[in-house]
Amino acid sequence: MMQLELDHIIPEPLKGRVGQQDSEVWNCRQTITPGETVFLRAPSGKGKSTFMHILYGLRGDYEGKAFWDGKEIGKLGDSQWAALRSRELSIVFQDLRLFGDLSVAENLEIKQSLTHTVTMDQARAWLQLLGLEGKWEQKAETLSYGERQRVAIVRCLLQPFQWLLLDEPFSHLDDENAGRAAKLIWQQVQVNKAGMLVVDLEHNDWFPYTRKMLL
Ligand SMILES: Nc1ncnc2c1ncn2[C@@H]1O[C@H](COP(=O)(O)OP(=O)(O)OP(=O)(O)O)[C@@H](O)[C@H]1O
Repeated sequence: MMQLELDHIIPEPLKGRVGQQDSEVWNCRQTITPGETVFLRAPSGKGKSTFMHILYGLRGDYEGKAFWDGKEIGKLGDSQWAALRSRELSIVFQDLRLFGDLSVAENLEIKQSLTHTVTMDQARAWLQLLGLEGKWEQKAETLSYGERQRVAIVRCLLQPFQWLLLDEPFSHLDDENAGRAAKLIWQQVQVNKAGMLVVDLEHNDWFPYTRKMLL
């Protein structure tokens, strides 16, 4: 099971600013154990997305060290990242990163075809559960942001994972839709016996968090 360890990481852009704040992430030692459900409150500009991108291996401009499962994140190679991202780590980016010129179905198929963890029928049923029946063939770029957010949520569930990384996942959803999405996500977190790291601007209680931290 994958443990996350942080050893005094400070992103380059935040250098100088870290230290004046009481962060429980930056420039700290932290161990986040498998299966934890961690909420990270991060006021705008404190490096919420930067943190998610570091954990997902998209940026290496930081001091200190972080480890997935004892392996230093900054030293993992492309094939190790590919394996991690297809089996261990799944993510909803703040900017979602759907393929705008592809349909909803195609966006989901790309993920589904990598691991065949769930069937496309299942993916479609989840999309319907989140109120997007009728959007299957529509190009992602023509959806509202809240609709795209729900597509990105379904997409993150179409692979196995030990950790789910969610960056403001419900920012454009009303409470009813956020509630439905949270229920679906939580079910699949339990199916996968996974942990979650949820970052958001303000506290929320969408999930039964085991720990709340400040970025
Ligand atoms: N590549 C970069 N070059 C320079 N500055 C950067 C870079 N990436 C991030 N920053 C700065 O680091 C800070 C944190 O950025 P980040 O995108 O992580 O913010 P955030 O906490 O996710 O904020 P928001 O909630 O507003 O999206 C910001 O001040 C941003 O301008």
